[in-house]
Amino acid sequence: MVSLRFPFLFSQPKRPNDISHATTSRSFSATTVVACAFAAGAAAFSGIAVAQKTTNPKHSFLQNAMDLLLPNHSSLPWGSLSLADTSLTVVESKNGVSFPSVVFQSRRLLGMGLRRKSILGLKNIDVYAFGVYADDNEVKKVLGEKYGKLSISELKENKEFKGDLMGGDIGMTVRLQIVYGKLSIRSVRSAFEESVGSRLQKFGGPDNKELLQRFTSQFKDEYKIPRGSVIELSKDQGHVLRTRIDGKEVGSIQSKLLCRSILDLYMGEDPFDRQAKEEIESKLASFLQK
Ligand SMILES: CCCCCCCCCCCC(=O)O
Repeated sequence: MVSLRFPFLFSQPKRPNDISHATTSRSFSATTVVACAFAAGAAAFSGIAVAQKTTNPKHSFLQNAMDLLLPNHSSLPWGSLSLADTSLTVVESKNGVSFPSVVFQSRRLLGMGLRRKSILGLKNIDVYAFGVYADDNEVKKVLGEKYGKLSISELKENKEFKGDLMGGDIGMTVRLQIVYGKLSIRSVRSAFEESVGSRLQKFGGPDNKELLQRFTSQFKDEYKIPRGSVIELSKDQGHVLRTRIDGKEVGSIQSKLLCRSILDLYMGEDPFDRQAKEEIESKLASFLQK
């Protein structure tokens, strides 16, 4: 269950790297002010104070109000919406982390999840919350012809579609927001070594040590990763994986295999968060319905 966040009370401080955040802000500011006023009034009137994360969000009265006032909002995953006066963010339900609804001008939030990791097999810690983004126009351009006639449920059963989503030349971003407070850059490197390494092996065989090393060596000792840090892994045109830490680009590598391996962690057969993967797939399939 997630709480419905009302304007001004719960918006998070803006991070300087949220370029896209600011872009979103501009385009939504006028409507969000109206929507917030309407939504607050509607909730008070109807006694609805809490919105539950549901697969059919249209059951919510507030959601209906949002449908009227922000016609495009249904493209957002229904965590909880924080409609601050200057930005539109979505709150990840398990850890309360805010994600911008759009990054890099055109990449829309598909779904959010949580990465848990066990330490020495003793206890599980929440390491980071993540959001996965894609450019809906690129999804349509690359996959529309092949899959445009299939329904969402057909697409969700279609393995080839999933492979094409991860392997196609479609702009996507995975945004990791660190929630664990004691993370060293060494542990980030070794976690990537393990997770990305296993995927490189799965899709590309054993001869990809150098590629893995190029990727992990981007996370240099000098970088600090306190709680709240943001690591962005963006797949740009031509299968270029661009890595940013708190908005600063730390490297880029052109490799279809590496891009595919990164996406597989969040959308593949054995994802870190299965519920997030479902959300992501549904949203991607919905892009092809229009
Ligand atoms: C103490 C646990 C340290 C885990 C650090 C994970 C940091 C980012 C790694 C991203 C890839 C992954 O989740 O495996």
